[in-house]
Amino acid sequence: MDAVTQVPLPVNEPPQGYAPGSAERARLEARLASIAGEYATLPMTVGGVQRMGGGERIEVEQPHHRAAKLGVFGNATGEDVRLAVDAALKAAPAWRELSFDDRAAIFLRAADLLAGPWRETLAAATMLGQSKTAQQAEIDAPCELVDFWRWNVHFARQILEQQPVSGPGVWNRSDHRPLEGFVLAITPFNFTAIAGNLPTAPALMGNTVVWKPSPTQTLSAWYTMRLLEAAGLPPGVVNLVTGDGQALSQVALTHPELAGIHFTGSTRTFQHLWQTVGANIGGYRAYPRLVGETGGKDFVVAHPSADPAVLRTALVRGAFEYQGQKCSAASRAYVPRSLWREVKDEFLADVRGLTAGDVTDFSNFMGALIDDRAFARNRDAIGRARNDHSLDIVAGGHCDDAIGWFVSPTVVMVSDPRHEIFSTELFGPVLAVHVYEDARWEQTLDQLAAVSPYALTGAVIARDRAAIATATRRLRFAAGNFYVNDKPTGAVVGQQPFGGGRASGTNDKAGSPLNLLRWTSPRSIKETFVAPTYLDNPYSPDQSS
Ligand SMILES: NC(=O)c1ccc[n+]([C@@H]2O[C@H](COP(=O)([O-])OP(=O)(O)OC[C@H]3O[C@@H](n4cnc5c(N)ncnc54)[C@H](O)[C@@H]3O)[C@@H](O)[C@H]2O)c1
Ligand SMILES: N[C@@H](CCC=O)C(=O)O
Repeated sequence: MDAVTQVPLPVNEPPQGYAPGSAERARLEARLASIAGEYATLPMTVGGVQRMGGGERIEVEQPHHRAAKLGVFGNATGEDVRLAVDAALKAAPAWRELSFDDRAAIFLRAADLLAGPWRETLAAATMLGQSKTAQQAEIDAPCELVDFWRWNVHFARQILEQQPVSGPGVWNRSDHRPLEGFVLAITPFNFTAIAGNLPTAPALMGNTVVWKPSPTQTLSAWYTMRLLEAAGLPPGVVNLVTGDGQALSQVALTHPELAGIHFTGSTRTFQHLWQTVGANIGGYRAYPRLVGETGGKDFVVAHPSADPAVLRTALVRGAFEYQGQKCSAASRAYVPRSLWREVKDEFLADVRGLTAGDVTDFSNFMGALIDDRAFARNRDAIGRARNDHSLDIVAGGHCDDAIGWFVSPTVVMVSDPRHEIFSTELFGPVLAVHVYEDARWEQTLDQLAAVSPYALTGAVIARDRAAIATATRRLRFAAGNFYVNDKPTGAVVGQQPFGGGRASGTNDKAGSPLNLLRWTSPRSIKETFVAPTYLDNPYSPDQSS
């Protein structure tokens, strides 16, 4: 079809409330029961064919109920990865020949399926496999993933419409080609939406993909793959490889056809990927595009003029929703002495009142940490804090792995703002608080910007407009997502494009045109209607040199 079409205008998917007695809660509870009662076999998907990874068998557990197993997958071997790369390369010519509208329709259909009949399936898998409460699963998958799919189509269309001007007698065009080769998407455990977006954003732009989700997100990744197939994604466009990534690193990272890496996860893993690509840089057909959104040490800084209730809410929700396992979660706070006196008791009472437990009990505010590694990292940090006489644990500090990987919401008072707790990412429910003298507002801003290598999210809480302006200016490079009088979490696709700088990533803003541009390699086409036929004419004003 030659028509120049308009894509549907995206609207953010509204979250459901799951109030007691609501129809949506009944539907979700039914799906939770059925998924918890199954023991799923979770194969890879290579060229549209499901096959178990050939290596060690790994069980998926419910983090809040370790004894409850949800299914099993196989760690991918080198041979498994080779087959996945071959399948992606084989599918590439037909996929890039398909029109943009045909590709876009598949992802728009996936979005509508997820907003509709698949909603409870992905939400329940995310709750059980990643220990999210119903509210936290709801804003992840369905809502954020639906948003990624709808908004990416809208932004991609805008990119295709960006065309150069043409002088007299000439027609200039931009051909937004996909990259040559395959894109490797390596995704984190904490957001089903991020895991679903990373392979599909390059695919929308015409690329084929090898996708390796986190082992602890395998259940919801497997359902995402089934949903994409139900939406009509052709075999081989996205190839799901299960496991820990060791074989992937050995085979796919050094493959000559590696066209790009779309990564979200820890800074350390991204640096390993980048180093491997750097060491092999002469071995690729083209320079691989490296896009990585990584760790954070996200802050909340309050001015003496701050509204105490706004500060308390930003701290409690920003630090402890999803057990502090959002890359955007507040893990350090700076509060002026005058305000701390006012908010301290109520804030600590709020924190001590937060409930953690099985996420199928809808009254719980939190679930468990994702796995033994996350539990050990946070337990050890709390242990170090307990033995450090310069630190004072004033709430929480309890760790219990008997049933699940539970760490209670913890607040640590720290007098020295240079302490390593202000620069090390723990990725758990541990908030370090520094109380500063009111007169040191500007020094506090400068110090907090310098102490951490990260620059992902941050928030200022203030009523004084000049203070807001000062913080916005002085913290310009301290966060890629900056919030005024709000928590530093909860960016919405299309509204607050997400990503950070410094050690927090390449800041290509997932779910935005900037990100989609990384998956294209534009070709400029110039067509001259009446071409010159002379070799040299000194009086002809020919612009082309
Ligand atoms: N900036 C963002 O947008 C953002 C969003 C979500 C999470 N994060 C970050 O992600 C981290 C938490 O996620 P995680 O624990 O899943 O991160 P991680 O780095 O441990 O794992 C991320 C992915 O990399 C894979 N991986 C690990 N080692 C590998 C290797 N050697 N070769 C190939 N693949 C390998 C993992 O299996 C997983 O799929 C935190 O640091 C958090 O801040 C950042
Ligand atoms: N959209 C989420 C992304 C968090 C990443 O882990 C937020 O802004 O909280």
